Amino acid sequence: MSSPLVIFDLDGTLIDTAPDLIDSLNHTIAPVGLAPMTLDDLHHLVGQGARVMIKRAFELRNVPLDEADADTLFNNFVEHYRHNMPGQSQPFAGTVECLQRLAAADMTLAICTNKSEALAIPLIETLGLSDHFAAITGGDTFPVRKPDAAHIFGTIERAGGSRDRAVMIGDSINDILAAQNAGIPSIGVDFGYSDVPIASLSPSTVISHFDALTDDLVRDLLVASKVVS
Ligand SMILES: O=C(O)COP(=O)(O)O
Ligand SMILES: [Mg+2]
Repeated sequence: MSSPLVIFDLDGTLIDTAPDLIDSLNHTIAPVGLAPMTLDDLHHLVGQGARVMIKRAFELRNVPLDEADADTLFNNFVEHYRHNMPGQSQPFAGTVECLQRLAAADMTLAICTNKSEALAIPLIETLGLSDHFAAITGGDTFPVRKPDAAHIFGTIERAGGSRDRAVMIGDSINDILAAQNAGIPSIGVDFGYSDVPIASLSPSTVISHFDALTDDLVRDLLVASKVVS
């Protein structure tokens, strides 16, 4: 039997990236005259990667954006974000200890993010966290992304895990829906960037700190999901 696989979302779950996302977004939209976005705004913009984040920023300000301009702005965002990496981004409290604890309990770890691969992989690398993960998949790794179950299934396959021994942990509707679509248990964190209370999305459980993410909790969720299904 393969070891349990714990799949983490990135933005707003493993890493507090909000200051840098806002910084790069504002750098990107300032030249076209859009007023700066705040942390509050970000909660409505983030979740489907940078391209969608930029589009949603224009929608929020009721300003039209054509596809060609969207491409240019996306490229500008990526360049600024990559160049400033890791910026102020850092793991949430207790993250590293949690990764070490789960690994010591013979669990495999992976990241399934809607951030593009070209941003997610170097960010995890510059933060010195790459060695913890058997796989890192982004919003553009497969033809579909969260909340599509195939993003989770692809991540499980790359990490060498199995579908009936995997748990997803995340901060947003995309994570919880993706887990539900994939038929695996989910852990919602309430310290991320969701624009609705995470509990309202009906994850299997909610945690408020990584200290609560123990190997016992993962095993309990896996057992409970078999009893229910
Ligand atoms: O960058 C985004 O928009 C979402 O990224 P996440 O899936 O890691 O939360
Ligand atoms: Mg997230």
